[in-house]
Amino acid sequence: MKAKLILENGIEFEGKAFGYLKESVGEVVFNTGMTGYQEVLTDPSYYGQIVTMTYPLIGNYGINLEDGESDKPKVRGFIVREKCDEPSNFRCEFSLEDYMKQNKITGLYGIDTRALTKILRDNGTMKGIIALEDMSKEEVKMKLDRFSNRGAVKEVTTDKIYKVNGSGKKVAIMDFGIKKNIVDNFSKRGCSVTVFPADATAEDILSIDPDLVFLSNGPGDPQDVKSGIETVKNLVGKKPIVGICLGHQLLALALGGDTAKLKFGHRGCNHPVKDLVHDTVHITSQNHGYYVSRLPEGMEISHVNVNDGTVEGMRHKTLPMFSVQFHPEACPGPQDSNYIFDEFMKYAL
Ligand SMILES: NC(=O)CC[C@H](N)C(=O)O
Repeated sequence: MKAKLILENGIEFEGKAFGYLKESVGEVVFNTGMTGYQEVLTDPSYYGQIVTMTYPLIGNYGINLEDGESDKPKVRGFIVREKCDEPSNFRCEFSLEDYMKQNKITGLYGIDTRALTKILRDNGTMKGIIALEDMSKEEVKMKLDRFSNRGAVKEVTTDKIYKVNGSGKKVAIMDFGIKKNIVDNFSKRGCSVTVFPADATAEDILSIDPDLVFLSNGPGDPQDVKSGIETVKNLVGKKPIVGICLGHQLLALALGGDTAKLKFGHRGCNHPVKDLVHDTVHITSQNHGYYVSRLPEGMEISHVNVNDGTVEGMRHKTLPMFSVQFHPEACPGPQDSNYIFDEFMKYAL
């Protein structure tokens, strides 16, 4: 079935629909990973986004039952150059297309994803529609104007508190759209983990007397997550706080720093980051559209992006607080930066 992607700036790409056949509106972003499409589809930080993969053939090893980063795919749409209908892998349970159909994810294939990526890179991230039928310019504008990703965190956070028992340090996680592998990394280190919904208050969190508070990744603009920022403010100085990605941005905002939007974001598995504390460089997995544009007072830069010089990590000079913008759980991606979880554990009481 014919379908097209219509971008906010009027450019159109005609290809074919796959997966679930329904019109879809979202923010169009590109990911440069060669593998890891299952983790991309299920990463809650992509909620509200139509993801286009720069690697030209996607789906080769299918989808399995273990590698999802959450219970189901969270992307708004998925665009590939070529989809593989005959996946081959001993862990494969479904083809990419069947999985997308079952989970109602709209796909578009057969377009020049490199040309699309160049447009996003030159003009910046923009909204778009995967359309299954022709529509007027006015209709496109109306649909794009109506789209907003404001309440994204509410859509992906847990609705109730849950625990993953362990015999070690007590970690309170604020779930803004957490990836399963982050919880697993704390569990692997023996932690007793309690996961709280995004709107938990500081009192809720302090009631379990945690040794460490962790602020998770999540979708959307950090400045929209008002209650999260408020809770973090009320935890500062009371408990050690660490965070990843959205969690890092929220920590910066809670302490009086600022965030801004990157032109086209960092999404992929090969982003070089320099650790200024250990004087090492790591290849990291990343997925973010915003960054910390002004460091809060008292914080110093611990990590920096080698490609564009943006802040990739910060730590407080006197208080136990440390956070990173990249993804040390590395799913998908290289495991160079997994040591960050050991660094986090050093902050636990
Ligand atoms: N992975 C994340 O936590 C992303 C954080 C935020 N939504 C951003 O795009 O910058």
